[in-house]
Amino acid sequence: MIKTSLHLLRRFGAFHSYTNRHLNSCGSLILPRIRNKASVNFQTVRDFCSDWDLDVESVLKDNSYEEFSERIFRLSQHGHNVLVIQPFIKHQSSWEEGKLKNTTPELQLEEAEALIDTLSQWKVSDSMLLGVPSFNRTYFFGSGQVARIKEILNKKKSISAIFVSTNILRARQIINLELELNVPVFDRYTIVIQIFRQHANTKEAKLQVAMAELPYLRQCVKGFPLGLSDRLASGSVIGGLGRVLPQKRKDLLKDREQKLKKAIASLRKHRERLRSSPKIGSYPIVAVMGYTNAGKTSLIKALTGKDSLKPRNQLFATLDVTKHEGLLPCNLRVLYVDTVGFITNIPTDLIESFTATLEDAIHSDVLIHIWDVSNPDFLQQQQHVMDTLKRLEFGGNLEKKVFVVANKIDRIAKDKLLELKMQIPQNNTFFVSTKTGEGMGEMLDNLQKKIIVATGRTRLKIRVKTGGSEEEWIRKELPVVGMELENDSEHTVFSVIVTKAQMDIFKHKFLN
Ligand SMILES: Nc1nc2c(ncn2[C@@H]2O[C@H](COP(=O)(O)OP(=O)(O)OP(=O)(O)O)[C@@H](O)[C@H]2O)c(=O)[nH]1
Ligand SMILES: [Mg+2]
Repeated sequence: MIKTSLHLLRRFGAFHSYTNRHLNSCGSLILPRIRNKASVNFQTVRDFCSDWDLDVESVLKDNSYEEFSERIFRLSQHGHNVLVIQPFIKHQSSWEEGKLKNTTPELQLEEAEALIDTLSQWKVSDSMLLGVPSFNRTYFFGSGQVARIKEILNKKKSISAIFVSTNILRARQIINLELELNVPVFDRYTIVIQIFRQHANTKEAKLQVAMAELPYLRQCVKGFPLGLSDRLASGSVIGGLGRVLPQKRKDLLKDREQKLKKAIASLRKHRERLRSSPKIGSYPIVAVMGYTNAGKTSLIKALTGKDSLKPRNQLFATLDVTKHEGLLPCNLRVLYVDTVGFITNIPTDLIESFTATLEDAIHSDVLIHIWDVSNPDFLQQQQHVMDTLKRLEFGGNLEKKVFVVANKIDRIAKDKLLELKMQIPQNNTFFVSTKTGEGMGEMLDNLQKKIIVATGRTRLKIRVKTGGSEEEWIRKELPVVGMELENDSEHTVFSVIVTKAQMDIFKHKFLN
């Protein structure tokens, strides 16, 4: 047997050069299904849920904090009828030249409405674009615009809140607007926090959302104008800040931050341990990241067939970073990591609070960046995602790791799709619909190639004695792409995908 294996090694020369040549010359890696699949013994790893045993509820439970934060975030169990305002600077070239170059105020307004629609029991009652020459430090809007808003509120008495779709308003601006308009005023930060609170189900998510709240509260405490302190304490401003004194509020936030940081450090350690466990460490890891609602969960569901994954037409439906096992056409098992989505115009602290769980994605072998090409704003969205990923310590490796999936092609006209395909280089972008399945086969072929190369795996053929211990080992340890019984049935040639470490074990066990 040693002789046959050596013969094989000689015949194919260095494993890597054979494999690379083969992969390059091969249009598709999807080979006919192996004959004897049932007997291939895969390592089965089903449960990737963490058994992190920290009592997060007791870390989070703090009545004074709850009372204080609820006043600031104006959490409402009954929802609101909202006037959505998308502000923009009039006559300013920033929409064309600045960081928002690929979008328009109209598209931003649509997204602002989608944020409100995502909150259960909140409804968009009315919406408007509001162009201003510049943003006012005291009221955010100029007096003319405030008068216009008042007019709308007078006409539509059912409006119970205003959402100003800018990333963050100063405490002073919120207080002044609320005193003028007599309804609570929200910015993107506070709306996203409400969504996070509604969607956080697991203790990991709850903890990270709690962390995401702190920078906002801190800026409220800091920016709190002294002259208003008594009126706020007495609750004459909507919500008010309660009766907690400024120094006490600072201490409250400091204490909470310390507790949360400690818990998050424990979460990080736990995730790190899981990542390096032999159970998970042997899998290629494929992170799926992208703008919120782009189809990350849908893609993973399509690739794994996992029924428990529930894609939803909501922003930030997924807050937990979770792993899901999938099988590539070459029978290699991989873990797909579902992640929290990104969104423009929110302070970076918000998404960065999720880094403890996003580290699983940071340590991935391949990063699928999924775009929703049916969204007219997708260029701006994908740019924003790339900018955020760069900030999230993906470092210099990022461009090499990224594999782009342009999703939802079923929602765009054929000629528009052709136009897009001409505009976007297609060597690293694959157009698909996770809904209809169009383009998924070609995408998966290419994803598989990328995973094999990124994880230092190679594909090769091994000829062994039929039914011998080598065959047994191969079936147990390696993804088998195909196998052929030689005419005399004495030998079988296996096509397998291997890492260098696995090949070394094979050589050690059977060749010497
Ligand atoms: N028409 C169409 N709809 C799709 C496609 N892929 C996903 N969707 C829909 O888009 C919505 C969002 O899908 P998800 O998979 O939840 O998106 P996500 O990126 O995980 O979203 P978040 O977790 O909220 O960030 C759902 O209603 C999906 O059914 C597609 O290819 N075509
Ligand atoms: Mg999702």
